[in-house]
Amino acid sequence: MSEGIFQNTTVIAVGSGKGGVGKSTVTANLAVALAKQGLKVGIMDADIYGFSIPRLLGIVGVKPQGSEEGIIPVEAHGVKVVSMGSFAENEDTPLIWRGPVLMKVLDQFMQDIAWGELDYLLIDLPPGTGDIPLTIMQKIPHAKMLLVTTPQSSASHVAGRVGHMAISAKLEVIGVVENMSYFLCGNCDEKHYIFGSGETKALADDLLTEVIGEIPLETSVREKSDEGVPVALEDEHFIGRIYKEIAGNITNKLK
Ligand SMILES: Nc1ncnc2c1ncn2[C@@H]1O[C@H](COP(=O)(O)OP(=O)(O)OP(=O)(O)O)[C@@H](O)[C@H]1O
Repeated sequence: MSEGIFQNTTVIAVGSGKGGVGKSTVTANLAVALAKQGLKVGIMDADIYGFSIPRLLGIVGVKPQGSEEGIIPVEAHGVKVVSMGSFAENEDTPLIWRGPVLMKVLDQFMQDIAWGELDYLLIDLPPGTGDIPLTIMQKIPHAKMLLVTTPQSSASHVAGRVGHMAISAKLEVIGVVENMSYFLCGNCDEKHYIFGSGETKALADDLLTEVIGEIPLETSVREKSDEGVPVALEDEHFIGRIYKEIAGNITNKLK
């Protein structure tokens, strides 16, 4: 493992219990928001079977180049990215690999990449408590854990298992981001908590951490993601401001 880079880098593993709660969207937007603060930021997309970071950052089909120092990450919106998606033949071809091959790929992501100097490395974990999150927690014990959940108890309870797994591995859980928190109605300007409320706070309390941000359910988040242009790039967009605040909360907390 290239020890140097991990020693001088704040590593944040972004995890969730269930798929589809917006973990990759939060990872991509948070990385962009941190890079906008002038920080050197990388994303390791460890969701090896279910990678989506290349699409979210508009780099589908962009192949990383080799160098004497190792593979050079693809750069997107000021963020260095390594994803299985950049090596796959085709975005839609499924990767049918068993555990040992998966672990080899993960090792290569940690050893053979010329990350250069990084202030923050965000790791987009696959959902749940499988082999990959466990291996990363064991191999990068100074990593911090950031959980993403939606407000439903079905999501927060499973996220709780990932949080407890991190705690068992002695990782600090720096916070919980509640995604799709509420819907802002254009007609009445009121917040509608369509998926309920209170569960994320209970989850954070249980993990002795805090709710570090609440991101509404908002069409433009999905649209911008599909275009490969994260909404966090836009300071004037209200979601961009929320991500700026979350990035600020995190950097303050980890000073
Ligand atoms: N706040 C939001 N408002 C509207 N749509 C959102 C929001 N957050 C995420 N989405 C959309 O929800 C879908 C799932 O998001 P995403 O792929 O980030 O989830 P995930 O938790 O990483 O899933 P998986 O782990 O299964 O890959 C995407 O289409 C994304 O654009």
